Amino acid sequence: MALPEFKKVFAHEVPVIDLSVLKSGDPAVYRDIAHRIAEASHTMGFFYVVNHGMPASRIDAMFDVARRFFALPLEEKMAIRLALSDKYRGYLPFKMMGADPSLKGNLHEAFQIHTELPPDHPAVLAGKPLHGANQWPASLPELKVAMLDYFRDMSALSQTFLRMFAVGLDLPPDSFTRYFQCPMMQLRIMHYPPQEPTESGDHLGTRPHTDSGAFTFLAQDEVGGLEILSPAGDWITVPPLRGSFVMNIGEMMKIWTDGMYAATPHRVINRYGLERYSMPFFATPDFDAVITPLLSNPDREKAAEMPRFATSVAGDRPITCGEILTYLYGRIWPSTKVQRVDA
Ligand SMILES: O=C(O)CCC(=O)C(=O)O
Ligand SMILES: [Fe+2]
Repeated sequence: MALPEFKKVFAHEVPVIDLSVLKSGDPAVYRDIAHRIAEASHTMGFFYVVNHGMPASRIDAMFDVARRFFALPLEEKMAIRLALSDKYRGYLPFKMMGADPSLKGNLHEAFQIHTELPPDHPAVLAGKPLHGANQWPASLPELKVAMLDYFRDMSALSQTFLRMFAVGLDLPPDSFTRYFQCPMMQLRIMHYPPQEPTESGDHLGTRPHTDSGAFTFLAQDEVGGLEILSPAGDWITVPPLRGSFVMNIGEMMKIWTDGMYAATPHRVINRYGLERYSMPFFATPDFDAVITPLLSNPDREKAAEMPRFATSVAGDRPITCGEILTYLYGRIWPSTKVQRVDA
């Protein structure tokens, strides 16, 4: 019995996009960066971004408050658990399952928020699924302040990237931003205890999956544990690079680009003997956005060869973001209706 095989790589084997050059304001430089992002999104579906404008000290401060949250007594975390919310917001305990019995429980605990909407927001008044307020821990008010600030700034950075993703495909710059008017953005903080090499590998920190939204910005601490399925078919590490975001393409961007951008499978195995913390921000469009190809990929068959996971979306008919999310969230996460802990 052993954990699954993997291949250790150096940080530079995953493309690094440095945004500091955008300060010049030169349109040619902007187009060049957009095309490099497009290239990385096409070949790997994963890349690091550095000098993105979010100071490393702010990311460190987020990890600090995240550690304090996970160190709270279990009863306090359970008082705001996902199973009390019909909007998939709150605390997710270890190995907690949704409705899909074929999945294995993950060896992480998490806390997650979506866009915070007041009770008098039109979408909330209309009873629109997944729209509303977040749950917050009573004894750690700093968490709410820090996460909402970070959420706002990451939403702004997402707009910058939406435009670059469009320009990189030679599409009009607002081709994606128009789907992000009241978007279903999500921010999670996650905690992964270390795993022994002799474990069976039945349960992993995060089981193999693809992300469902448009794209993800991941901040990871210095421990490591993220692994991605390389184009050559190896599970390779994505080592921590302080102050960077690891960015990856999700299912919705894959559909928009007709598979031109790769929604690359990834997983987390904390093989490193220390507690690991990470913080993904999922840039996800409006609930009613129809997700359908905006261009035609000449290499569509190749894109279809990637292995499929519970999170894969067929993309063979027009489907809304809300349909994708409600179907997926119901299978992977507990709700007021379904609560189950894996053995
Ligand atoms: O914790 C990580 O590094 C990645 C988490 C992840 O892939 C996810 O939540 O979708
Ligand atoms: Fe992911």
